Amino acid sequence: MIFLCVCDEGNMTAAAKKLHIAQPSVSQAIGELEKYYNIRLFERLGRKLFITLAGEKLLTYARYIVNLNKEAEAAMREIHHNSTIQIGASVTVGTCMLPGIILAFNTGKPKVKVISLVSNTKIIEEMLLVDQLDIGIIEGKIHSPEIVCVPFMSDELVLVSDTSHPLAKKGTVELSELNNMPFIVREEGSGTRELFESVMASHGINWEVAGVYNNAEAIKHTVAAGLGISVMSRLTVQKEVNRNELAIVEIEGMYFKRQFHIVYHKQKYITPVLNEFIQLCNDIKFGVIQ
Ligand SMILES: O=S([O-])[O-]
Repeated sequence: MIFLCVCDEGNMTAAAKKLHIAQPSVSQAIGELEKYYNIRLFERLGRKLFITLAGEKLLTYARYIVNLNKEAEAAMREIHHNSTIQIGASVTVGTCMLPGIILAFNTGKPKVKVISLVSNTKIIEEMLLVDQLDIGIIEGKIHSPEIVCVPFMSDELVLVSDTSHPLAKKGTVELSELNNMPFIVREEGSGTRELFESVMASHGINWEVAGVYNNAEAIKHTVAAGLGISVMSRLTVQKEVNRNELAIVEIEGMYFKRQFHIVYHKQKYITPVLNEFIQLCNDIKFGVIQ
């Protein structure tokens, strides 16, 4: 900058004035540059400065570097308003909440591109660890200490059956009635599956696998067809229950409570856009946005 300013102003005193520094500091800086390149950049004839051929050459590079720097600054500033955010959600969150969250987030941000992915908790965790996702909202447990988990909303799983199932007719069942029942379950790696298995095991209930599906829609159709029962998020089945296509069966003394979490790598750089997304999730959590 000092070299450029001396070239533009034509002398060191004017450059010092423009840069608000002392004139000896300007001559020292130019002297150091000449020492560094081991060549004269200016001839000092009388009280006048004349740029040398070497000085001209350096000036070309200096202007190029300064312009490149300005371009880089502008491009980096633009990124904050014109960026891509990659969001992963586990199946319940992805099915029931993510579309609304993305819609709310997109409002007023035409230059921010959101790419979303719905999969099970384990896969979301793996993708966060290798930076294939910026952030996730998940329903299962995170196992890596590298991932930060911020509580989001709470949820519960409920037992569902088809409406003419003997359990549905009873409305409430005892734990022992579930023994050896055929269940349609989510795949390994799913938070829903993990919670289901651990609660069933903690009550000593055996169950049989009637089907393993990686999405809630397929499970609901299979249960409605009477091919098994399942334990799923209340959020996922509420519509079908209201339409009398599925029944929720209460289980005495057994609860499947859980918490959704916002998750990201602990070393992830939280860009302003990412921060806005986290803020939006907080607003949803605290009911500021319904
Ligand atoms: O999609 S889940 O249940 O992690």
